[in-house]
Amino acid sequence: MTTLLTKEAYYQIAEKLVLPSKSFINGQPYSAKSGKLFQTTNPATGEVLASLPACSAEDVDYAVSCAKAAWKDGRWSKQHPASRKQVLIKLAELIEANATELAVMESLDSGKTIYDCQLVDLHETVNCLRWHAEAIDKIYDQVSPASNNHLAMVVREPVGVVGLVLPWNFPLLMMAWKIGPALAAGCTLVIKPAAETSLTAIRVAELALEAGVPAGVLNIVTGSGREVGEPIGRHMDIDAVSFTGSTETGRRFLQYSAESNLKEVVLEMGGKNPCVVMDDVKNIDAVAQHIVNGAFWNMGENCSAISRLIVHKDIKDKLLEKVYGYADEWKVGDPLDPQFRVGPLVSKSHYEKVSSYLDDGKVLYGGKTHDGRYVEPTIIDVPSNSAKSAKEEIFGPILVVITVDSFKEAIEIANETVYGLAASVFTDNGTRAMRAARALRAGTVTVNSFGEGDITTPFGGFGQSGFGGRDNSVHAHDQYTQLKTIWLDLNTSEEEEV
Ligand SMILES: NC(=O)C1=CN([C@@H]2O[C@H](COP(=O)(O)OP(=O)(O)OC[C@H]3O[C@@H](n4cnc5c(N)ncnc54)[C@H](O)[C@@H]3O)[C@@H](O)[C@H]2O)C=CC1
Ligand code: BAL
Repeated sequence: MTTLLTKEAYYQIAEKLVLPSKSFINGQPYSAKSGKLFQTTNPATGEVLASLPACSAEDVDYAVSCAKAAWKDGRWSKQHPASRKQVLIKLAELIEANATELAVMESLDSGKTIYDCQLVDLHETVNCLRWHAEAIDKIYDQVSPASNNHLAMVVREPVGVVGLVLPWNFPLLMMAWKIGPALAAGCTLVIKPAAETSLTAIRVAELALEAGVPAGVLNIVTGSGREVGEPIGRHMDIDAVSFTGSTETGRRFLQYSAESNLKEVVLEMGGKNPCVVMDDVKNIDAVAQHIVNGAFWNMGENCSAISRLIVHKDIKDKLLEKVYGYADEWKVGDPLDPQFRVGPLVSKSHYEKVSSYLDDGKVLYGGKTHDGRYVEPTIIDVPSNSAKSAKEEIFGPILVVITVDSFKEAIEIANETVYGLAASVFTDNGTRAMRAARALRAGTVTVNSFGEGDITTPFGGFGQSGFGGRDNSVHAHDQYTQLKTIWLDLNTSEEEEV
């Protein structure tokens, strides 16, 4: 899984791939009741890859009724924790056994490079499911410090039927971030993959059934946000929704909840993530490498991507020279060829959006587009943090540079955003590093590196980047469970006092 093949080998696998053509409900392939279809295309070529059911509210109703039946009879939640653990481990193993095919399918459907799909997404997906599987029989409930005359237990129970609404930038991995803890908790699921990238979700649902996840527990409904996402958000029999995507759509889920059954809503949304570099850094090469990776990895289609480089004026030129050098290594091209680190953007409309920011500042590096699909890694200089490209989430390989005179100014500008997902700071001054880590308003702050932590650390945002819960770590289980207090009065029994 962690070794790359040749381009020719990936093309051979692609030719033989059997692509899903149906949704997956109650353990069966499923066509929309209306019979309608939509097409999913290969972002690298614009060619149609597959046609999938364009489901709507009536199909969501059916999926929810199956998930509810599975929830009510406890076919999953009431299994012994050790047994659910084995099933989830088996699912991780099956994904690992099919990793190369899944990586190719993901690359074809999303435009993500095979380099990333194979080495990052598939690897992390398997790791995530294994981690949550192992947690199932290691998380204990609590006994509260109530009086001697009472026994007060605080137990966690699965929340019930959960809607998972997924983005297109890490289709498989975001699915794993959510199904791992949701299945670990014992919930039953109605999953809506992004319309652009539904294929791997359907394949994983098939593998889940093979692993032993009972029919009806993990259901996939394909289609658009309006036709499938909204009915999930408004459904009276869905107890919670976990969403990853744009802030605009996240807002709608709050509205849907308020106007329906007040279901719990967890939102993981956009970012405009600052990277502060101070003039005291010594290993400029390492800093430059982190910046290039943080800004251009996954074509910048990453909610935690470095999108604002806030750099001290005394180090700016020296640092940028190094950044250009490392960016030169990120070649743009065919995503199925493992030599390329930058593929096409996910869709024509997203390409139009991203390329509209290219003339928002002075282009320092890159700036070109190719085939109406690819945007080169690009660095633009802007006069201040009020530039459009410094305020809005671009979600593409465009890094905006803002020059500052002091540490104080850098932190103030870093926090001048409605978002608060991730931030990074590079400095060789330990006190400064800790001050910055405390002062930066973001769910994840990395010091002298770029990253999102790992499966052991919670991931989520401050401000308009999200709220309601966290993905990853044991904290992710809070999204899919609710607390119950069981209070026993030991004085009212007939038993003699002892
Ligand atoms: N935080 C993140 O990881 C992501 C952020 N984005 C941001 O969002 C921008 C737009 O991308 P989109 O694909 O349009 O994101 P989106 O937020 O519209 O899509 C995310 C999910 O929500 C669903 N959805 C869309 N409209 C809906 C509605 N009205 N009701 C219910 N569900 C709905 C989509 O079908 C998809 O499954 C991107 O340019 C980027 O800035 C996009 C994807 C992921
Ligand atoms: N970087 C993983 C989370 C996201 O982009 O939505």
